[in-house]
Amino acid sequence: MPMPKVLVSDKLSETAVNIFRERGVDVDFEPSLGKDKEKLLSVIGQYDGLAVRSATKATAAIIEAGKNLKVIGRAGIGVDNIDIPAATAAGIVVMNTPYGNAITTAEHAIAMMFSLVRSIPQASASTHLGKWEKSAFMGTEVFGKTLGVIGCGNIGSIVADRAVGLKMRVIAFDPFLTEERAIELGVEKVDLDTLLSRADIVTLHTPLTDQTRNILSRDNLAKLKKGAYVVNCARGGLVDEDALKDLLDAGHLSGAALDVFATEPATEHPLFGHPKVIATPHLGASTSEAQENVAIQVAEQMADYLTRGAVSNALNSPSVTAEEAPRLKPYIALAEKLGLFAGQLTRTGLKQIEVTYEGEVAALNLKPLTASAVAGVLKPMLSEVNIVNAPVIARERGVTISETTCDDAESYDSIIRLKITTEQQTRTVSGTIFGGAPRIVEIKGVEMEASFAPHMLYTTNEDKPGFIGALGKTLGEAGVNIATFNLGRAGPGEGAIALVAVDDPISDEVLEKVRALPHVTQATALSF
Ligand SMILES: NC(=O)c1ccc[n+]([C@@H]2O[C@H](COP(=O)([O-])OP(=O)(O)OC[C@H]3O[C@@H](n4cnc5c(N)ncnc54)[C@H](O)[C@@H]3O)[C@@H](O)[C@H]2O)c1
Ligand SMILES: O=C(O)[C@H](O)COP(=O)(O)O
Repeated sequence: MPMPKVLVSDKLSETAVNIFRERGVDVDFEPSLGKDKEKLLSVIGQYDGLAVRSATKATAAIIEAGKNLKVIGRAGIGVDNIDIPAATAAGIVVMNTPYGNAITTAEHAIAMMFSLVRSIPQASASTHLGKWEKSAFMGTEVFGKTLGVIGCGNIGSIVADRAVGLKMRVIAFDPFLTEERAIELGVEKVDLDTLLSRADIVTLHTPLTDQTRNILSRDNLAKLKKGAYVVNCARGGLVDEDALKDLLDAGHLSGAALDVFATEPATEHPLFGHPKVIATPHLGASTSEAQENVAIQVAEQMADYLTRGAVSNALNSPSVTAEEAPRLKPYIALAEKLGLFAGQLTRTGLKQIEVTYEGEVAALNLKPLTASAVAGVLKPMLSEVNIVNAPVIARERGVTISETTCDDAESYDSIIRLKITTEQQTRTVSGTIFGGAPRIVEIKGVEMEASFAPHMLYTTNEDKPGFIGALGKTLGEAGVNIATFNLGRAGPGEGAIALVAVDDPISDEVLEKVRALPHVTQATALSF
């Protein structure tokens, strides 16, 4: 297998380069390439992986040009610079490093809060000018004040913890914060309006989503207490910047500290130069400790995925550890082949995919196996389906997916059973791993033993004498070489099936001849 190759297109710590190389991944370190859209578009096709921070915009166009891309790694948290639906559709795993810069960013938010309430940047600039304006910078104590935390996840909860240490009252709005966690953090869980009416200082720590965009809208900013402060070290689109300016100018708000802006890089902004605003250029994660953490983590994760199939911290794919990956590999192949078998026979609207895991396989990480089975089922019907996007596509199309386990697999160590329900029928197919390779053990309730081959003919017929000879003769006369011939039947004289591995694809003409044979009820050419 050729060595996978990664492009680092943002300013990551160079430690990442060593880690990629140590783990068997070739790497091009081009920390300013991310800002050059055209150049990135022209080179991205050469790479299996792209490692970014926030400067590179991994747009749908970049993803489309990245024909070999398998993974995009974000050395940091926010992935709003990556088109995840486009990556998912292309089967590209998107991973981030959720904790590596959380402490650093929380510390920045606390630093911004102090800078704001004590006018430290303004006082520093004035002092440097030799003004000694001691009375111009009267500050506010944070002790006993109420900090309103919007979004109490990794960073928000560290900010809350530090603020509790500063003897502030902390209230938090986060629909996903449990009462138990709030108690553990020493914060009071409140709704948004309560937070806005009670907070002396508001600090934002949510991702930018359709729900959080403009969460500090003009109306909500106006609901803040007179004299309140706003700190934003999360994402620019969370605050209505025009409304913020108006409320600062009107004297309703005392100040704002902004590390992030709706448009970045922000080189011009209506709030720049405002006496009540302090600003930093998206520095939240910029400490050597955090940058070392995220660079190491992203390089390890991406290398492990490219060389061992391990998936961690992915936003669009189930996790697989490096230890699990080799154990899962044959079952992922089996699940996909069972799916392909069922998918190639599906003629009417798909309603349900049920996967049952019996025996040893039931103890494995099943999410990637089910995703693989679903991808197999959908592949014959849709062109752009893969293990990453298959569950999403199935859900979008209203197909129900279920997963069942059973400790016992009867005469096998492990069996995966796939049941497909369409508008008109239900079909089952089961398989196992034998000698490391996938094998079919049941079709439509009929036991059989067959390996998968690239080209196969599947027939169902009435169990009557002469059928096998007639089929062999038809294929022989058409010059089709039979590799293996597997038969099964429900019982004497009942429905029978044949699964024939052949050396070349079966043509439509041959298929018609097979369908015309006596007792044949169905014939399909399959490929795996
Ligand atoms: N300034 C920087 O350099 C910098 C550095 C790191 C992270 N960030 C940003 O900080 C933010 C928080 O990161 P994190 O690691 O804490 O993320 P996280 O996912 O751990 O936490 C986000 C929290 O927001 C909550 N949330 C989601 N929707 C919400 C809503 N509608 N209302 C209220 N709460 C909601 C979630 O429940 C979650 O608890 C992200 O936007 C991230 O991109 C910025
Ligand atoms: O989401 C993040 O991790 C931060 O916004 C940091 O962004 P940066 O890596 O571009 O500094």
